[in-house]
Formats: sequence, structure tokens, C-alpha cells
Amino acid sequence: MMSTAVSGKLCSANGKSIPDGIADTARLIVSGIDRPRIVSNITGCLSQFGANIIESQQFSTEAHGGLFFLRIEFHVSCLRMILPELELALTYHANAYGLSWRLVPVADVKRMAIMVSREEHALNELLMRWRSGDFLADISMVISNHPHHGKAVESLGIPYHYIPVTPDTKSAAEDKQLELLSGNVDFVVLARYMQILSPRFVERFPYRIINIHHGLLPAFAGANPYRAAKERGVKLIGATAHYVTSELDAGPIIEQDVTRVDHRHGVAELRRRGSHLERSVLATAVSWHVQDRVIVHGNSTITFTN
Ligand SMILES: Nc1nc2c(c(=O)[nH]1)N[C@@H](CN(C=O)c1ccc(C(=O)N[C@@H](CCC(=O)O)C(=O)O)cc1)CN2
Repeated sequence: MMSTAVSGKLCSANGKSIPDGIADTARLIVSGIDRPRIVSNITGCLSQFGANIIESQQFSTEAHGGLFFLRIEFHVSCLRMILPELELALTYHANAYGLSWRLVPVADVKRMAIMVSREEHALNELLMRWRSGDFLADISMVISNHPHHGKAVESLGIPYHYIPVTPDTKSAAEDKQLELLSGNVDFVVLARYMQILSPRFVERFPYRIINIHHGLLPAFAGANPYRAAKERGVKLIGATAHYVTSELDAGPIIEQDVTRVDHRHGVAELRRRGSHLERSVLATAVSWHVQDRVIVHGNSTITFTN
């Protein structure tokens, strides 16, 4: 979503001011079969436009002939003016190497929707990080199957949509959710949203729905991982942020973290300790997604972290 200038300052749709210098910064994400001189060709192309490379990370799956992934963040004066020519030049170089690529102006601020159920800790973390400017993204809306987050969310100027969900009304509820989301957001974050999304819903946002699972996947998938962990007598609990697919809790993992527990801790204490992990793991995953640092590769991810 392109930013707009308000009294000379670049702002996002939510009215968040865009830091100076961002207007001429872009990210280039490239993938394909690894071949010699790919990097020099791509960076040579950028240098012809006077680009200054701020950050560059690459990964090859093999020493030779495997798959290649590259993320370059760069600054170039008058980016918007030279963009069409730059895209033409990149198309030429990419085609010569059979590469896939996408160019993302950083000022094209991504629009996120947050979906939440009863638990508020993950939602609050995202709202706090957004307010503090940690996320250069817009929160276009919050959708919940519970009414009680509305006042806090709307006090921040963010629309709140309460859409109850029961087993009998699930499909109709998803119709309403998709009507609100389609064309209005770039990605969706499930901040402890406790309803399984239908394949129809997931297909609308391929690898653009991020869920925080309150367990260390692949262990303890499903709705009650802390109870299952307690019954198993684990010594570590964790949280997992992953892209959502139609198969429950089986999508590409973006980030995980763990903490130690022992026999003294009941399910309530596991939940309390786990909630701190959920907040930080989800925020990290959202931040990396917003910065185009996550590339899905099969059923895993390549994360070019900062
Ligand atoms: N298609 C997907 N939808 C969702 C995923 C996913 O990976 N794929 N993750 C869940 C989040 N989650 C665990 O992290 C989870 C949430 C809810 C359930 C569940 O069994 N829900 C029941 C209803 C429970 C209730 O009403 O309280 C259900 O939907 O029938 C399991 C796992 C979010 N969605």
C-alpha cells in the first residue's frame, strides 16, 4: 500500500509517519537455480542506477547447482522515478538466469489484519509494537469472535469487528471475515485466534496468514498444547510462529522459542510462562514478514534476519 504525503511528511494509511530516507529504499528478493555470477549481475544492475546497497544476504542449498536465495535492501535517489526502468533491467537479468524476483519499495507499507479470540496478550504485544513504531506496517482492522477487546482497539483508531463463531455459523462468519479482509489487507495475523480456518479462507491468503501456536511444533499441535505438555511431563515448553496452511499447525515455521519448566509447574503456570514466549515469537515473526525477511521454501522458511 503506497504511502501518501501529509503536509510534506510521508505517512502510511494509518497516518504513521514514514522515517526519512525510507521513500527511496527498496528490497529485492530473488530465488532460482544457483549459477555463477548471479550476485555480481544483480548488484551490477542495481549499481547502474546508482543504488547504494544497505544490506545483502544470500543462501544456496548446495555448494553448486542447488537453489539460490538473495535478499538485497538498497537506497537509490528518486526511486519512484527510476522504478519502471529498474524493473525492466531486473526482468532482463532475471530472465537470463531463470530467476524469480520481486521488488518491494519499503514505503509501500503492508496492511495487516489481526484476528483474536479470548486471550489478549498476543494482540496487546502487536498493538504495543505497532504504536511504538517497531512495525512499519498498518493495522487495518482487528476481527474477533469475542466482543471484549473492542474498546481498547478502537481507542487506538483501529476498526474492530466482532463476528461471533459457532460450529453452525462458521461458514457464514468466514464469509463476513473474508468480505472485510479481501482487497483491504496484505496479510493476516492470528493472535491466539482459536478457530480453525477453512481451506477456502487459507487459499485467499497463501503464506500470508501468520499464526502463533502455543506449543513447540511439531509437538502438541491442536487447541490445548499446554495441557498435553503437562501430561507428557516435558521440561521445555515453547511457542511457534508459522504460516497457516489448510493442515492444522503444519505450515512453514517462521520462528520458535522455548523456556524451561519442571514438575512443580501446573498447566496454569505453563500457560503464564508460555504467554511471554508467544508474545515475543509472534512479534518477531510479524516484524520479519513485514520486512520481507522470510522466504517460504517447501514446508520450511529461509529467514534473512537482522
Ligand atoms: N487452517 C488453519 N487454521 C488455524 C490454524 C492452522 O494452523 N491452520 N492454527 C489455529 C490456532 N490453533 C493453534 O495454534 C488452534 C486453534 C483452534 C483449534 C481448535 O480445535 N478449534 C476448534 C474450536 C475451539 C473453540 O471453539 O474454542 C475448531 O475450530 O473447531 C485448534 C488449533 C488457528 N486456525
